[in-house]
Amino acid sequence: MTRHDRGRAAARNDPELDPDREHGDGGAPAVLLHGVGKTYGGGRAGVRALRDVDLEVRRGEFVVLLGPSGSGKTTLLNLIGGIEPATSGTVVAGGRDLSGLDEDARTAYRRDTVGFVFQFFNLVPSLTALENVRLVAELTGRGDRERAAAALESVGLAGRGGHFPAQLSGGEQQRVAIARAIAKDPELLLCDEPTGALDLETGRGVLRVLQDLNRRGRTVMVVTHNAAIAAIAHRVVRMRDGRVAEVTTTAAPAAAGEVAW
Ligand SMILES: Nc1ncnc2c1ncn2[C@@H]1O[C@H](COP(=O)(O)OP(=O)(O)OP(=O)(O)O)[C@@H](O)[C@H]1O
Repeated sequence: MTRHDRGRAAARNDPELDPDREHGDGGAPAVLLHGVGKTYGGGRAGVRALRDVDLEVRRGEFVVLLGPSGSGKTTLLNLIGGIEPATSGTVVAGGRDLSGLDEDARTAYRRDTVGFVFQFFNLVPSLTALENVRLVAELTGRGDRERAAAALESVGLAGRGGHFPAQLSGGEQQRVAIARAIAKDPELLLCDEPTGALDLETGRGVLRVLQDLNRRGRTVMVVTHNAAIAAIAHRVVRMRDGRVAEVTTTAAPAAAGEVAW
């Protein structure tokens, strides 16, 4: 082994330093869905939100899910996030077969492995930015102040920790929500319309944060109606009528700052 090879091998242990690391590390996938179906309700009134979905997401990938309203995007994200169970098929995420987990185990999976970011930031209005970030970190048992402060800093909001949500812009509130999601350092970040309520400039700021996290090795899945966001993804999954209609790979994903809508 040459010195160069040894350097690479050492770097490989640190995802931030690995010169060869691209999206996907060739190991176990971050997410694996096989024959997944989801039906809400029963009988003739039942709604089949997902039908026979197969999908593999590699660790470190940035995946964007597009599709018309009602095509099943949010349902897919909820199944992967352990928010609700599949009706049929298997969902493996974070090395666990979620289909086999009871409610308590699914809660533990959500708490330990997944970060969620939603369109409406879901911040507690009576708590400051820092307290909002700490709240979730505390629930996960990783509630130290430094960790919360570091998460706020990583989204460019160091110094705003003492502000209440009403004192922050929409983009800043969304970045607090992302800080809250990443304070527990989740393997998998699931985002549902994270820029939906934001204008172009603030939306780009949020995408930059997501892309940055992804470049540091986190797996990111973003559900959106905004086809422009697909430019920054490694892969784009298009849903139609509860099925995966098309999966495309982007040869050279764009930088978040280049995206326009
Ligand atoms: N809790 C629920 N109870 C009953 N039906 C539901 C429920 N959640 C979703 N659905 C139905 O499942 C289908 C897929 O919904 P889903 O929210 O996953 O679609 P979507 O692609 O995310 O849509 P949108 O882009 O409008 O958010 C829709 O027909 C929806 O009405």
